[in-house]
Amino acid sequence: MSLDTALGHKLKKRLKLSSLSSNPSYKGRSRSITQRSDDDTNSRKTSKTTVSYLKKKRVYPNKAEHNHVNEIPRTMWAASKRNQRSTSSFKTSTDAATSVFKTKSPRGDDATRKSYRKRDDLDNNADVRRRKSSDVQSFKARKQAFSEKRVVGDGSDIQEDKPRKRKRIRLDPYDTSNKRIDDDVVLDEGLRVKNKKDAVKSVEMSKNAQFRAIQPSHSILSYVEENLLGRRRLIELKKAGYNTELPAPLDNIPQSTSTERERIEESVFRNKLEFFAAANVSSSFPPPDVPEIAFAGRSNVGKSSLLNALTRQWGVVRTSDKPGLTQTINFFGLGPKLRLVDLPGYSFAFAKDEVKEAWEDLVKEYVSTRTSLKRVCLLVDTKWGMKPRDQELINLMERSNTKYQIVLTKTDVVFPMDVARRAMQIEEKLKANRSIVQPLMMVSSRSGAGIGSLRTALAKIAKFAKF
Ligand SMILES: Nc1nc2c(ncn2[C@@H]2O[C@H](COP(=O)(O)OP(=O)(O)OP(=O)(O)O)[C@@H](O)[C@H]2O)c(=O)[nH]1
Ligand SMILES: [Mg+2]
Repeated sequence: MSLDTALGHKLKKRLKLSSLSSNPSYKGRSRSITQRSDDDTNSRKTSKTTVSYLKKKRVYPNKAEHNHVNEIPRTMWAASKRNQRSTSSFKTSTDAATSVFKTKSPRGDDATRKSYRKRDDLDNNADVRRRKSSDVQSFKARKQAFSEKRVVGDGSDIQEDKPRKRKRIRLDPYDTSNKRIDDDVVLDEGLRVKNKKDAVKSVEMSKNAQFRAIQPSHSILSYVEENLLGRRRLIELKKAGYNTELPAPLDNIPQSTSTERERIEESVFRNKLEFFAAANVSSSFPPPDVPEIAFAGRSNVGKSSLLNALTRQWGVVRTSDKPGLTQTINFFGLGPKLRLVDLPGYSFAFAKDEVKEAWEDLVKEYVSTRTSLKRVCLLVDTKWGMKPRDQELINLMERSNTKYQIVLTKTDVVFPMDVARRAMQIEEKLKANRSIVQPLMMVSSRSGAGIGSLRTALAKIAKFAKF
């Protein structure tokens, strides 16, 4: 047999088989086989299905006990289930449509699937909207029915919709144990407190506004600018020729690299600053035989720092950012002709109230009775201005004819305009005072601004003091 004929024979065989499987008559033949096998229960030459069926029959020999489903051959039962499932999946029209879209997409690519999904989403949204509108309509209808019921309905309906009667609680105005009355009182107090707070806030606000409205005089403004007072940028100081590497650079001559105190213009301040005595009671004050300049002010205002800055001897007087470091009256000798006195600060100090009161009493006693005291430098923080305690001390000094001079400190913290405003504000406030020494001084121990001017003003005391 040639190769062609063998191949042709094989092909023919395959075609015959396929035609047999697709031929309904062939199917019928197979069915007839199974039927025959059903009928012929004793035959051993039956198909596999028939065998299993026979086995089942043996388990349940009594036909009356037989379940109806068990009588159906397994293959047929499975097929029927499959049919059921397939029909149930086409229950709704939308499902059917989607399935059609899925199976019969004209292009079958991603884009089409996406567009179909979009269409589905739109449909869903429309459904939601329809449902919502129907909900709204039903709510409106219910509302209308309810109102009609109340107006037109019979008596029973009206009774049903009547608002419940509120229980009236009689309040006894004289019974203070009544909780509701107590509540009212608390509420009123709370309101009052809130109003008070608001009022205080508005006063604070107006104070701030008042400060902003101050128009400093031309002389003060020019003094602030000439002495580079106020917050300045380093580049500005460098451009002006100051060496910003030095401590308190503005207290140096421009272009200078020297930190020597020998360069200080006032000879008295070139002397070495030496600790002389400390006193926490008036009995331990040193004898009043040398003119004294005292530095007073609130805690943390910068008294001790100013002493160091004036003498350019950093670290002789201890300073701290914690208020209340200086707790005694400290006397420092500056040559034979002058003493600088560092007073403990008042107000904001981390100390017990009774201790603070003792310091204040000591300061007051020193300021009002010390015969050798030639000047009190009352230091005021430029940012915060004068406080009631400062005013108290001023009043005391006025009463005891003690000469005092206001010194604004930490000017480097605020803008130049605010330095000028604060100076103007305090000058205006103390214009009528008799013991005050003009002019008001403005300094910064950090930048060194205004220190030279204060030195000049204080050096005159040592020069002209009569003893
Ligand atoms: N920015 C700035 N800070 C300053 C200036 N002077 C002092 N300080 C700082 O302020 C803080 C308090 O300074 P002190 O000199 O200890 O103040 P005091 O008034 O002696 O304080 P008490 O001894 O507590 O009364 C320190 O941290 C200083 O560095 C200043 O001119 N500018
Ligand atoms: Mg101090």
